[in-house]
Amino acid sequence: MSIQVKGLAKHYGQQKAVDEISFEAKPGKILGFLGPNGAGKSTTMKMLTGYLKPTSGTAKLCGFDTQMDSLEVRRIMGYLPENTPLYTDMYVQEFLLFVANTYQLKDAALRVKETIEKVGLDPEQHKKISMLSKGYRQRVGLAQAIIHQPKVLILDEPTSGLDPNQLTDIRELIKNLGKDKTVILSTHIMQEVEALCDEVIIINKGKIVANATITELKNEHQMTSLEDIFRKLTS
Ligand SMILES: Nc1ncnc2c1ncn2[C@@H]1O[C@H](COP(=O)(O)OP(=O)(O)OP(=O)(O)O)[C@@H](O)[C@H]1O
Repeated sequence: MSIQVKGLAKHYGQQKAVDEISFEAKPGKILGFLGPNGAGKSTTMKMLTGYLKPTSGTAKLCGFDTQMDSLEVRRIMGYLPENTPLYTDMYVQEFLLFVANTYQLKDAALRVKETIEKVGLDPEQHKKISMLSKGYRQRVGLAQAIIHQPKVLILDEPTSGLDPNQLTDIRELIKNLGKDKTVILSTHIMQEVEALCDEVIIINKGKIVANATITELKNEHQMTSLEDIFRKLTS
């Protein structure tokens, strides 16, 4: 298993933002992480990356504990946060070279070039990040998440705000990345889940209310629409 989560919880004062969740994810699969606003998706993802300390429980990526082995975790994991914080005063190439160097990658310049091609940033690569459209900024965010060829990819709403053309391109890219990595992605778009995800976790008020393949969910609830299942489980 490349993601192993056991009894993971995060409390903010009295509020249980994430309430003792456990799940696993396998390599070569894309896991959809769904839930209504405020359900605890981003909080869980931040704990998976090691950026946020859990109140209790553990999360391991490829056997490395996100709190105890944070350096190893950062090396094997790529993360696209919800509102990708980017150094907007930097140029695209300059920023990606900076990221490549922080990972001490051999052939950093070559990795930058290959990653720019992979995420389709070629036409915008000479621009400053502040000049880019939302979709292209999102591509820079994805580029920084994959430049070090991580085994585990954590994507928080990777396609939010993209136009239909960009959406198709980025989904295709994520699908390809999912072939040899473990990808966990959060989204509110059920179509996206159907198009991309092998398995789905639905979280509501900090607790997991479903963890299954899409087919299993549809069979179990005798419903063909994932939206209907989502509403049934979360309202
Ligand atoms: N730093 C914080 N301090 C206090 N409460 C917080 C903090 N961060 C998150 N929360 C609360 O924890 C709960 C879960 O938030 P989280 O951002 O994980 O939800 P989400 O499922 O990602 O939502 P969305 O779909 O709207 O992005 C929310 O009620 C939120 O207000």
